[in-house]
Amino acid sequence: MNRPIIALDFGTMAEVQQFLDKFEEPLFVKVGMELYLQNGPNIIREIRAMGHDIFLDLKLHDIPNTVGRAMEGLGRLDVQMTNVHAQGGTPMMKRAAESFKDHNPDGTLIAVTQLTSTSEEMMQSEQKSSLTLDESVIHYAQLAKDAGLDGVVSSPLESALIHEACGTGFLTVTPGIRLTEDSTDDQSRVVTPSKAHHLGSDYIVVGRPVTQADDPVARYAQIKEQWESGEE
Ligand SMILES: O=C(O)c1cc(=O)[nH]c(=O)n1[C@@H]1O[C@H](COP(=O)(O)O)[C@@H](O)[C@H]1O
Repeated sequence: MNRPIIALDFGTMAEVQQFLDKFEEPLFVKVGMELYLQNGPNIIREIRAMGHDIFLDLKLHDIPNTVGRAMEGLGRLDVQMTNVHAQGGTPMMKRAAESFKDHNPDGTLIAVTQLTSTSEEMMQSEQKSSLTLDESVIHYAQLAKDAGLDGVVSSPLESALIHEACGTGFLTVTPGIRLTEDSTDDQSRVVTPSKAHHLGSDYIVVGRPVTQADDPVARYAQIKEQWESGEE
């Protein structure tokens, strides 16, 4: 079972250091826009030097040439996983995959399908899509697979459908994890760690439930246990 990925949504290295110092084991952490854009690539080197694996989550979405060139830079960083937006299109994803894998052949490149903050109602009214949310996620997952990517980001609610459409080897990396499904924040498609296990997610991504807990180490252990066992 893959370790839960912890989203280090902090603004400074001091906060990251204070958080990571609490843990005795090497973690799989996610560095997103908040941390990377305020601290630059050095943050990656510092976290790698502490022994942690990194998902660099910058969700690139631009014309193919721009994303391809940016991915060359990200490919040179020592990260284990990174991502683009599938909505950037097939030529963009193909260029991203070529550029990233040229420099980091063992790295994992995934594409965001529909953000977990997007509800079906919002997708249909704002994106003017006539598809259901499941259909849209599967559509983008198939495009990402055909473009040569390793997997997608979605809610665990779509993991089984993605595996059915794209094969079990195609990775489902799933945020929107909460200890209870009645949580009311900016996430729309929310699932518990044990339900994500049963829905067949390959990875879960968890931020605030761990980073804002009174005891982050105990909360991480609780989430890891529920994720691995499938029990509440
Ligand atoms: O690509 C992502 O990681 C991502 C995609 C998505 O659809 N939804 C989503 O929440 N994320 C990220 O996953 C993390 C979830 O954090 P929490 O909502 O605090 O658990 C955040 O860092 C988001 O940027």
